[in-house]
Amino acid sequence: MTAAGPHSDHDLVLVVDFGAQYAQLIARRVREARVYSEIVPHTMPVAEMLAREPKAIILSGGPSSVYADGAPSIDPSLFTQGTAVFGMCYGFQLMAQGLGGTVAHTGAREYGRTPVEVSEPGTLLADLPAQHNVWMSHGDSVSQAPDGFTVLASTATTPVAAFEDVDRGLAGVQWHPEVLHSEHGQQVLEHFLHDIAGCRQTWTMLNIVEEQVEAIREQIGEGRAICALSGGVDSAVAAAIVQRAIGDRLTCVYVDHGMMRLGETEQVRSDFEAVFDTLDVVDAADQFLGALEGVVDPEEKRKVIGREFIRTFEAAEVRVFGDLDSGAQATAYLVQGTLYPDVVESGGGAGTSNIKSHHNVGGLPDDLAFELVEPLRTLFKDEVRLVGEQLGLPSTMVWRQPFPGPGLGIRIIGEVTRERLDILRQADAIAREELTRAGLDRDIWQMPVVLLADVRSVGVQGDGRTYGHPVVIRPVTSEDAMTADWARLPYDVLERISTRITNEVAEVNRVTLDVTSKPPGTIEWE
Ligand SMILES: Nc1ncnc2c1ncn2[C@@H]1O[C@H](COP(=O)(O)OP(=O)(O)OP(=O)(O)O)[C@@H](O)[C@H]1O
Ligand SMILES: O=c1[nH]c(=O)c2[nH+]cn([C@@H]3O[C@H](COP(=O)(O)O)[C@@H](O)[C@H]3O)c2[nH]1
Ligand SMILES: NC(=O)CC[C@H](N)C(=O)O
Ligand SMILES: [Mg+2]
Repeated sequence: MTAAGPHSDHDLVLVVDFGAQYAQLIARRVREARVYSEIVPHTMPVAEMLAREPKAIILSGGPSSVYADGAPSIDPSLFTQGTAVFGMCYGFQLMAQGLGGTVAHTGAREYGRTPVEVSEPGTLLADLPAQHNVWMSHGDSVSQAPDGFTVLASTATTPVAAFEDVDRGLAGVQWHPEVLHSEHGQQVLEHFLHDIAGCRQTWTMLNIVEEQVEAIREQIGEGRAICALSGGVDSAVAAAIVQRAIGDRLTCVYVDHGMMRLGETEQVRSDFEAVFDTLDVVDAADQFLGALEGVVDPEEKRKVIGREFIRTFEAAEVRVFGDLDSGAQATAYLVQGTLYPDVVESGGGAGTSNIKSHHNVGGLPDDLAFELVEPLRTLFKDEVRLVGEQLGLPSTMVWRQPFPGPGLGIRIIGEVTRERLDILRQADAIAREELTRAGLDRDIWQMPVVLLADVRSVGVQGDGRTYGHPVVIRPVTSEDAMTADWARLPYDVLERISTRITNEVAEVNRVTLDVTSKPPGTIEWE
């Protein structure tokens, strides 16, 4: 890898993750400031960080106390290497401590919306109102700023809430400028990136397409590739980029694994044949459902599905291009629409734990015979949608709600069977139809319907007793699926969904609503 990794023409900002809830959000906000960013774990040695020649480094928040035994730390030499550093919350406290200031548990805890008073705007807080509200979440405070720093702001209980030493390129804030609840948060971040660190604003979606087309031409050369095309926006955009790079040497393969939604395969076929030259539709329901027999553990389901996907692509590769051993081509290339959050959540990102194995990352088999082509691997979904618009893809494709690769399989709690899939497919179709009818498709990020297949409850319908299954509907709003909130759907829409599902799907006698945000819940139940 070159200095700046996959995007070497751009200034790089490293976000050092100290166990923050919001490290991904920080990385996104940096990119919104048109500067490329990546997340790295706090365990990465400073020398290794600097070897990547970052233009700036951001230290995230984190749950520990900087003065506690064994608390995650950072070698203070980082602050004297000439690389600009910005600390947020825990990162702010680390910077203070590392440079000779003091951090203490003052008893002054601040959580949530907090008014700050800007006493001296300096460069970091230039043009901000003297009083505004920010989002705080801390129990420790910087009681004394290190020598050479100017204190810029305070709150009622925190005398040192922001500081900077512009000559050394160092700055920090006690609050969380990355969350939307912090007024002017993006402006603060941009003052640091553009005015203190001097990062160039080159990260635009137009660049990405051109760079990726170049990189893919280099990777695949004169070879051929297949693209795992799901009907979702990620793989559609990935396919469109690769098609630009290698033209008709790309074949798209859509797998119907028997866990797709009602009418989905027909719809994908008709939508995509209009845009992509070749679409190979594979009916692999028997294969997948056979492999899933008796499997109830969510991670095992994901691993089985990931493995069967790859087996299906291997078979498709042979069918499309001939046996690789015949010498037609040395390497088999598989294009996937993998995004940065898939990588991060599968534990492939920096310093993050494995929450669930996305079938296309953590769920891949060890004996993978393909070389992967993943042009979107460093992007967030909103960036992918911009790229899709840039490429001129139809807006129905670009704005389609996400649907997970393992499909309805991870929305049946319990074993996946054909009967259960049929029940869930009907309930899901009704819920989606009503959401569309209410004109809410663009307001809702996605709305899984989950079948609690091993649970039964007593009901009454037509004066008779029923003993059926509950379904859960889980409408959420989100910016990038890394965090989400439960969507406040209007009661009349919920009522229509509930009435229709219990009337029209015989096996379901109860509809429940999931009102959990992420965290602590994830969007999918498995
Ligand atoms: N049924 C399928 N057939 C072929 N490839 C698939 C299928 N489902 C998923 N994939 C592959 O796995 C990748 C990850 O799936 P994922 O659902 O995250 O992305 P997507 O379907 O392209 O977009 P979205 O997240 O909006 O649904 C896809 O980009 C695609 O390459
Ligand atoms: O392609 C995918 N393969 C998977 O294995 C997978 N698991 C979850 N998802 C989707 O990812 C987003 C975040 O989901 P969670 O909050 O459940 O982790 C949501 O948009 C989920 O629908 C997946 N997509
Ligand atoms: N959100 C944070 O980074 C908190 C930092 C530290 N744990 C505190 O309580 O002050
Ligand atoms: Mg999908």
